[in-house]
Amino acid sequence: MSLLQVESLSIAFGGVKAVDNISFEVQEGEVFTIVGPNGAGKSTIFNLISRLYEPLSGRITFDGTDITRLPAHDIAKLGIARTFQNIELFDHSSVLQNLLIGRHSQRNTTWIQDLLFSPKVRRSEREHRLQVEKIIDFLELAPYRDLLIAGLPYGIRKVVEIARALAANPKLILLDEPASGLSVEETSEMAWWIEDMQKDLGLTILMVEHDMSLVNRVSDRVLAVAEGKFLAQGSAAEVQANPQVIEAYLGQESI
Ligand SMILES: Nc1ncnc2c1ncn2[C@@H]1O[C@H](COP(=O)(O)OP(=O)(O)OP(=O)(O)O)[C@@H](O)[C@H]1O
Repeated sequence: MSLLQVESLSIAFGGVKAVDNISFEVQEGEVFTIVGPNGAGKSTIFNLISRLYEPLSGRITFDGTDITRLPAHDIAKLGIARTFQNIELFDHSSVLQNLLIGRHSQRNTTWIQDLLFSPKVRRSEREHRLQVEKIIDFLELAPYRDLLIAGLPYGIRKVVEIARALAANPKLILLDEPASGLSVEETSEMAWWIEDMQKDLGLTILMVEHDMSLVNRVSDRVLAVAEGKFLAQGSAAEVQANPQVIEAYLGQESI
């Protein structure tokens, strides 16, 4: 069953079509990866799905709901969470605090209940803590839970960003270049986390990635785009063998 449907999506910046009539579907439980040369429109597709950008035309449907015009905060409530290419965490807060902030979309108490610290608030605080501790265990972040983000190695911060996204209890997680800036060993560990999220948590994963070792290892299906347009779709091997994909990458780093 398809969890996310993107139909004929387009957006332009100053006359340049960054995303031009792109359609694809992400099936429940799969790892679906978007690849393409620099400036192909990959992050823009993510920004359209997470409603940071307004599409020129097209439709996005998530879990049966048309989300094309929904505000960004409703997207999180519906079950879509994301990470960013340039990690977006609160540097001067601890790992634990960042994850608790990440649970914000799950809050169901009113400000007056919060102010009075009512039994409902106490119960929900306990529940938030419990869920966050589970995520810390799942991603093996216990040694870092009380440390400030600013002092953590880059590779750990990338994992914390995933943990923050998981704290929102998503059905679909969007990973924007999870391997960027990571060493070969850290990239291999990232592949483990992605596989665990898919298999142990049953999550559906939509990923943008340049590192083909990671793409080949974890992707069920791959979509290639260039200059905002559809190039090819299929298994990682099929897409990499596609002549149009090879041509689009000529002059850039090899695919
Ligand atoms: N907010 C914006 N304003 C103007 N142009 C933008 C904006 N966001 C993206 N673009 C342009 O849209 C095009 C697609 O950019 P995008 O960042 O989506 O590409 P990408 O495939 O993610 O590239 P990379 O792999 O380098 O991250 C580029 O030409 C970019 O300059």
